[in-house]
Amino acid sequence: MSGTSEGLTPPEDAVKPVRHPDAPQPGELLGSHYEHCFGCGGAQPHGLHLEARAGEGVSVTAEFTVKPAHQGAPGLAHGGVLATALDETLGALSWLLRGIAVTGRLETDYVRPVPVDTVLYLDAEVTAVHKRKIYSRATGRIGGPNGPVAVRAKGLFIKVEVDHFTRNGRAEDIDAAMSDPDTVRRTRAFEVNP
Ligand SMILES: CCCCCCCC/C=C\CCCCCCCC(=O)SCCNC(=O)CCNC(=O)[C@H](O)C(C)(C)COP(=O)(O)OP(=O)(O)OC[C@H]1O[C@@H](n2cnc3c(N)ncnc32)[C@H](O)[C@@H]1OP(=O)(O)O
Repeated sequence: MSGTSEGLTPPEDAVKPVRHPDAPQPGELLGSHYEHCFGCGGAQPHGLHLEARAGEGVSVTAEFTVKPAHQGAPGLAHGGVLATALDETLGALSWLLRGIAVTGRLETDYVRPVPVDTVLYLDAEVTAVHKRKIYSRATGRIGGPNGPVAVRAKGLFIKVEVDHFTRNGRAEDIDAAMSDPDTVRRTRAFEVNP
């Protein structure tokens, strides 16, 4: 069973998403936006270490290998971890639009159990944009990029300014990210138009 709850259907006057002219090329690895991100950061020992690549249009693909630390039931991925993988993949679409957005709503369908050691092959695209609202969908497959669907999600992301993070984040983490001597990393963590 699957469906779409209120808030995930674009209004009539929503527009098609536009790929930013400076978006990464199709196939380009996007890299982590923040090393401590639970979804994609390299500095999170139990994080998902999800790797996303730019696709055509406003789309991305990503891979995530389920590790023993990601279990819910014995030998199976935790549903919240799978939702994180979908959320992170949808979040990576920001690189194609080159604007910052946060998840407002995320609806997940769990279609098949996902065992530990499985590679989850994800793809996501923006389907519509209405003012600050970005409508998107993602699919996670197992056994290969064209394998059976295990999870699906619809997302509503909301565009925000960089002060969303500086006003709301824990001060010590904001300070640490701001004072990172690696300018590329610093910019990635806080860019207004990544
Ligand atoms: C994460 C670090 C990123 C660093 C940046 C580096 C660059 C990034 C590059 C690439 C990788 C990115 C990877 C990210 C990781 C995955 C994403 C996450 O997990 S993000 C964390 C979870 N999400 C939150 O913590 C949001 C918490 N919520 C809020 O802060 C607010 O509620 C917010 C900003 C979402 C909206 O608040 P308002 O006051 O600014 O705006 P209002 O007026 O309430 O909403 C605007 C429109 O959106 C609709 N809306 C808002 N929330 C909705 C909802 N839940 N359902 C339906 N509609 C909703 C409203 O009805 C309104 O629509 P109408 O303009 O009137 O048509």
